[in-house]
Amino acid sequence: MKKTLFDKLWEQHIVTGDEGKPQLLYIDLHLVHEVTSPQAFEGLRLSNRKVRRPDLTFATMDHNVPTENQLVITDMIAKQQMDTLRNNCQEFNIPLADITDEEQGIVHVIGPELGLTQPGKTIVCGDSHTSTHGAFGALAFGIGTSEVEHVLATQTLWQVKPKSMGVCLEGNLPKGVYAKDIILHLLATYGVSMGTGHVIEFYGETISNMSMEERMTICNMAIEGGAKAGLVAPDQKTFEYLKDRRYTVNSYNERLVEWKKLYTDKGANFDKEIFVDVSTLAPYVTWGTNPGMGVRIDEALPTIKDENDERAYEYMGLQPEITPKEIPVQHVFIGSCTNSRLSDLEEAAAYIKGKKVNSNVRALVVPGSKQVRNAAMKQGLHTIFIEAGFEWREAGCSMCLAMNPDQVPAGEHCASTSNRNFEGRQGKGARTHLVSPVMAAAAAVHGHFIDIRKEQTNETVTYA
Ligand SMILES: CC(C)[C@H](C(=O)O)[C@@H](O)C(=O)O
Ligand code: SF4
Repeated sequence: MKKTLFDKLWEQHIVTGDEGKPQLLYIDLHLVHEVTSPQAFEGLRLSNRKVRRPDLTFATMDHNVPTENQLVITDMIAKQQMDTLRNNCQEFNIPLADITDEEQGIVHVIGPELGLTQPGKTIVCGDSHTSTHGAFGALAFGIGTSEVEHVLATQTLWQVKPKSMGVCLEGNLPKGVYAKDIILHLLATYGVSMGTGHVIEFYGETISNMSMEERMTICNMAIEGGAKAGLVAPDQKTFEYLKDRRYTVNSYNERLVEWKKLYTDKGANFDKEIFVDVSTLAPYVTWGTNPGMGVRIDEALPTIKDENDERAYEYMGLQPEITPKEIPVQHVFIGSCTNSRLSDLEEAAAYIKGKKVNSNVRALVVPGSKQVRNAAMKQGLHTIFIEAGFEWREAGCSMCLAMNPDQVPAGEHCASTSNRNFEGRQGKGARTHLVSPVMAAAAAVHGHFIDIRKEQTNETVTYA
């Protein structure tokens, strides 16, 4: 029988159970962060249990880490969550990327970076954007805190097999249009429920041509389309990326043989399929309060169709029919597990070089991990950002969500490279607009959105 990549991943991990009913899956990697793990560890203690496979578990601190100076923690709840994670990791013998460690960063950035994320693995984390790791051909999805406890105790998880969906992307991305715009386009066109109950495999010429970073951006936001997980079949780029990473270096050759078997068979069927030609896409900007409320930069904001639209317009302080260029921007956030990798910072820096942040704008660049930060500084990217007027921060989730000091004040607009624009996401009353890193950088310079396709960017950039 012809099988999809998802079928193969699923079958390889069934411990017990029949199709159509909950099946027990073996979990190959459990990532842990400070926000969704405290009660899970507490549960273990109460039932006198150990962590079954500390060696398949890895923890980091990211959500409430302050990014101005990671060591100055003024929020007592944040401090308590971080201390608790540190103590739990010690007690249960779990490796931890602590704030003083070189490995620290956003969980979905460090997993791939360290080579923990690998094709063929089942990966879970108490975090919805675990879908990011699917870019490597891993079956990766977010779980709730009670499931975190179950995985800690047993290294397994009960799941009913979701359906499969294929998203075929063909064509070359036009200049100024990025992976972020593809996923914002999909959400704007097919809605935030397009993938509900499905695991989405992204494939096609466009995906093959993409870097691992771009694939991660797309899989990261598969969850915003309601999908259980996002997937890309591993290929030569995946294998190259994983070569010489800390957790692959000793077993690379043996694993490679297995990784090469991970693809959707020719003729295998998806339960649902979408085809998109990306060559006609434009940069996207979200105007509303879910990631599907987005428009092309050259399009006007839509008319009000229902109460949701009405409420979104009211919250965002915007009116239908205006263009995204008319939206004033007071904050810019380049960061988050969607777009805080080295290539994201390189692209934004190439645009920013020699320009200045608008006097009405406060702009932050927050690398996704210490490794990204160090690599960027080696290239002198921090100098480009700082000279332009950006704040150059330390690694963490930062302004992606209001769980740390980096917040957007009520009523103000933020051009953000993150993945969610829900009410209050970046602070009470904050107004979030999701965009690509270069669109965010351009908004920082102009104080409003512009069509970056029409502006000359530095073609040949030499970093300081
Ligand atoms: C805090 C955490 C549980 C949450 C998630 O699950 O995604 C956060 O990372 C987010 O992006 O909203
Ligand atoms: S960067 Fe944002 S989306 Fe990603 S894990 Fe952190 S809070 Fe969640």
